Amino acid sequence: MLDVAAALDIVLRFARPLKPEMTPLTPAALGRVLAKDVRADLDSPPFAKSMMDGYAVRTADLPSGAGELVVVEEIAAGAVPTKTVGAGQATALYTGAPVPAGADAVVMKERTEVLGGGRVRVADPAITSGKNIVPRAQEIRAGNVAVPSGTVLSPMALGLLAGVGRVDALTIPPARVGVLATGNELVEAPTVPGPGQIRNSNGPMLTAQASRAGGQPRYLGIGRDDETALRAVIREGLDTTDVLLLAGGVSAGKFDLVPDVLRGLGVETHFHHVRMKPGKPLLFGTRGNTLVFGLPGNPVSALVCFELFVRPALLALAGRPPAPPPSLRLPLTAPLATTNDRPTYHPGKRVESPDGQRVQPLSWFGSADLRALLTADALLALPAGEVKYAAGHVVDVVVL
Ligand SMILES: Nc1nc2c(c(=O)[nH]1)N[C@H]1C(S)=C(S)[C@@H](COP(=O)(O)OP(=O)(O)OC[C@H]3O[C@@H](n4cnc5c(N)ncnc54)[C@H](O)[C@@H]3O)O[C@H]1N2
Ligand code: MOO
Repeated sequence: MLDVAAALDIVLRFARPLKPEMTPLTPAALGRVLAKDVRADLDSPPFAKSMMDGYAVRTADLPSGAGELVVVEEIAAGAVPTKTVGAGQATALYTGAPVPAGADAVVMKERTEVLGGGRVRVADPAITSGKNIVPRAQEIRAGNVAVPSGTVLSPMALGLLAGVGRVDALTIPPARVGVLATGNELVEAPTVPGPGQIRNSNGPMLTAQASRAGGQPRYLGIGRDDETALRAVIREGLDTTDVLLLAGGVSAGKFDLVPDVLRGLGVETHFHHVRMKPGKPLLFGTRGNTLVFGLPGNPVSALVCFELFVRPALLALAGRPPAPPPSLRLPLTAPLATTNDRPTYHPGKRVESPDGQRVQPLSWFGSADLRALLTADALLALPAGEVKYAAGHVVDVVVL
């Protein structure tokens, strides 16, 4: 049976970035990956500009930073200087205003005193050529790459893109994720379950996980354990999504129809079963560019398989570098003793302590016990066999 790392390698081999599309650069674009370099259309700043309210001066006129100058002009931000600053002269100007020709420094207002007759006294021993001036093109030169392909759109990136004149850009769209719960025993939340029935947790949970991982979820309802009905709804999912998530019906039972129905619809299975707990029956296949995950029906198994395999796949489809889920090595807050026949992902909660972050193992009854994960934000990766760790023992932790 495959181990988790080998299985994830296979998934990531098939998770290629989706086709880029032109995207308006609104907050809705946050988190998308830019698919093509964006170059600056102009120098930024487009002119040498003052960083202070004060006076543009020639440092040659101010030995030891002191001297009296004649003010020849006043320039507000948005205005353009018309006069060159000559020997013994200064221009009054404001933050953001273009620095006039001839001047090589700006003295801030607080280091000056206005005299009568259009004169100003300057006293700034620290003045040096270039002081308080942003040179033209200091931030970026016209034609150079302002925001490279592969950048994850952040508020900073959106600001910079606007600064180079862009209102749209080529980005990779979020994956369309179909979610289909399967099982004759399932009823939706508003229904009181009859004998032998249970409510469908996986549908809402997986659509929410898909959304949180940057996907665009579409809930396809509950597929019943009937080949014809299941085939129709799975076919629809395959035709309309980039990633199809099925939950339930993938293990060894007579009514676990998913693997055969998928095969019948032309899905190539790349693996079925992974050496892990929970989540052993996980199935992964593809049809064309669509990735198909047959997740085990137990809610914690479905949740863990999503975090370990589907989330990395969604991120890779969205143009992020292929990578396993984020992990940390953290000391335990309390002793932990279990015995597992497979490598096990045990729910935990990260807590701050005076010595840094630690992880608290949560009390948990197994793959059907979703309640135990209500406060979980970590999965402790435990090896197969007997585990007997003292408090403080450092464990690998997958961040949820
Ligand atoms: N003979 C074997 N039996 C089982 C094996 C095995 O290897 N040999 N594997 C076990 C493991 S491990 C798991 S996990 C489960 C997974 O089974 P399926 O993926 O086929 O899932 P179901 O049988 O349909 O459901 C399992 C369990 O989860 C409940 N469930 C299903 N869907 C939902 C939902 N949407 N919301 C809430 N709960 C759901 C379902 O009622 C079952 O109790 O198989 C073991 N068996
Ligand atoms: O692997 Mo199953 O997912 O133990 O519960």
